[in-house]
Amino acid sequence: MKTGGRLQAAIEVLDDVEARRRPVADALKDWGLSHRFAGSGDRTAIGSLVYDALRRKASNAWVMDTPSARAAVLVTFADAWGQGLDALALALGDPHAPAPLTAAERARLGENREALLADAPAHVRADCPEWLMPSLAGVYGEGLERELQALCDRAPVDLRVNTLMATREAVLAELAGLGARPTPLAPHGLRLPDVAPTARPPHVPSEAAYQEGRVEIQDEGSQLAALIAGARSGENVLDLCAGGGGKSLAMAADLAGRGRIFAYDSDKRRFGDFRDRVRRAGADTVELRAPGVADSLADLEEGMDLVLVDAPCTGTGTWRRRPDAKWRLRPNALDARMRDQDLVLDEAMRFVAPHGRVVYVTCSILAEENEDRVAAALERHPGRRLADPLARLDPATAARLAPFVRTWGHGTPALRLTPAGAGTDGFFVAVLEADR
Ligand SMILES: C[S@@+](CC[C@H](N)C(=O)[O-])C[C@H]1O[C@@H](n2cnc3c(N)ncnc32)[C@H](O)[C@@H]1O
Repeated sequence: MKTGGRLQAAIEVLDDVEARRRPVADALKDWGLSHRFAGSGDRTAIGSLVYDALRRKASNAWVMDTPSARAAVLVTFADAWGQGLDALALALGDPHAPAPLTAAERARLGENREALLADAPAHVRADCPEWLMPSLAGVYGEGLERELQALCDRAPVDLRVNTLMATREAVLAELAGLGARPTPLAPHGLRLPDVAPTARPPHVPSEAAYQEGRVEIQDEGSQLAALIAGARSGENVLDLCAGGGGKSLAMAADLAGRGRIFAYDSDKRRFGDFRDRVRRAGADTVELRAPGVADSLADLEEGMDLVLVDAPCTGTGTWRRRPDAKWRLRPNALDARMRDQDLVLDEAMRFVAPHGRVVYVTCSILAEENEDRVAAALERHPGRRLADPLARLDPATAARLAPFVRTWGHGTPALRLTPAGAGTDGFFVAVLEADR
């Protein structure tokens, strides 16, 4: 396909996402099925255009003076992708391209984006749903716009080296061809370099290091959350919201073959290919427990050294990867997640041993899902208090993370990671230990 055809396809996918309020991934998949002639390069380019257009949906609409999918795609190509007005006008002459530029479009695209946005409301400049602004301002204050801008950027590809099988140095050498570098914060992480907007990112699952279990794809923030949980050899661990098992696998590396990780999820479809990944990673300590007719966790009551609650949440910290979710989020969904979070925290208390710890994690940046849920849990469970989230880390990692520990209320500490501050997805981690 020529560039013009890709631009037209991106407009069609965005229109579909908007009209049917469906996830981008589904709309892209459908488009691919009905356009089998499109190659993988076409699909990547169309997907990138769609995601990048959505990242800055509100400011794009302001700049172009219309919320249309066409306007969003044109400004993304000319401006965010740095291709310019002339290249855009040329591409619009391709076969199957959208209609040529109107005079009004030309005028808007010719203006300075920053100047056009100078009078825009804060939520438009920050590309954030308006209803979330007061809550986020309470968390980030003066730094709010910077935080939200960083959530509009593309996320890097991060890998976690599986220390059951390899060292970071060995995998670094193995993946030198991809330009992998150590992640700045997580001790077992690697980060692939950013690619140009028009380029295809490397396909990690084709690498032997991935197929043979030496690396997993995992955001650095997620790696750090699992590390803070501090699983140690010989411990019994319940990963109560295990989903696809990203954190179970990371904790299995920390157990180094001794102990047990019981990985549970109330929706067993969320396991996906978890069993294959356990096998590939040589993570023999991981045991999947699916919900069944009987209580499949009954034998674990009060026996866990660690219960990890990687709670269901709005995912506001992952907007870099799922910009469509940002615009779909509604207040009733936030309320429902808060109820889920209270429930799952109470559930965790059933399994933790009297001396054990519950580690609460979300990939949300909202206080309602983080500090507020932990404060409410501490009220319901007075035998628990918050512990230093860095206590179980090696001193070098703890020192790197110290700037991200925030205290609130009566000096109670928790870790908050964000793209602007830490270069990771947004994560919140709190450790609830027994109040001795
Ligand atoms: C944030 S995701 C987990 C991601 C996963 N831990 C990882 O690292 O890849 C949250 C998961 O919690 C599950 N969940 C929701 N409510 C639950 C409950 N009451 N008990 C157990 N799991 C629950 C959801 O099905 C979802 O898979």
